[in-house]
Amino acid sequence: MNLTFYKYQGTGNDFVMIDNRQQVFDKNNTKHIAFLCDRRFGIGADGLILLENHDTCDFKMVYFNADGNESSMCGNGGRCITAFANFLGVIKNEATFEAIDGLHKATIDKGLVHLQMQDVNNIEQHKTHVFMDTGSPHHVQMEADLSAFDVKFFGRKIRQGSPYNEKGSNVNFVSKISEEKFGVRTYERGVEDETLSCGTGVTAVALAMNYIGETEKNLITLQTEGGDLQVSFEKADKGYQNIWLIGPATQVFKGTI
Ligand SMILES: N[C@@H](CCC[C@H](N)C(=O)O)C(=O)O
Repeated sequence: MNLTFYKYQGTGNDFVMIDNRQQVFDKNNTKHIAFLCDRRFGIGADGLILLENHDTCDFKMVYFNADGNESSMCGNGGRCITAFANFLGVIKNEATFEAIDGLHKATIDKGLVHLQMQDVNNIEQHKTHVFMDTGSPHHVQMEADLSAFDVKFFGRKIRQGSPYNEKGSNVNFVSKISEEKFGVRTYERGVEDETLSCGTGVTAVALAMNYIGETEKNLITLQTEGGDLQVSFEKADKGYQNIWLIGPATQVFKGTI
């Protein structure tokens, strides 16, 4: 049977999107999901997302990395599925949906999707980097010159090394452009490569830059290889709350496979 899919991208982080409200998709077939995400033999994407029915929320998001495994939260994917739900008529301009890390609110305003992220209460500051979980685990490390930096080589080394080991972490390299703007390049676990943008990654970068005193601002622009995202937040007792990831989310094409 042919499978209908949609392709979405949010600042170049791209996803195969499937309307699974009728439970048509086999979630346990890791090889098939990896095939659909393969850029040479399949459709090609950084991940695959299912939109499913939910008893009390507008919808449920199920996220798989390009390697075919279900993974933790995807921020750009959360913005893209909100645009997809709007396209399907499941929501108007506001949504509450469930993802693997809990409930998320989202709004669509002037072509941008605003996605509320979970509060962050545990931030580890180390000599060379900051580590936190923004729905997915993120290592944040400053580098002076991002343009010449080998993100794939060093990202993979950090992702596979101690203390992350087999479970791994996403790895973000950051350079300061100004008090309100930082450049970011991310190596993504489960894609095992640099992606053009990572939503939970830029969220971690914005919070980390505030946490270590690189900025006093609470609305920060993150310049990724795929375009600009914004993150706003409030300081809380132990960390940060009312965290929003803001940026475009675009349908690229529809197909059957
Ligand atoms: N691209 C995502 C992050 C997806 C999850 C990540 N690869 C992991 O397995 O931790 C984003 O936009 O947040």
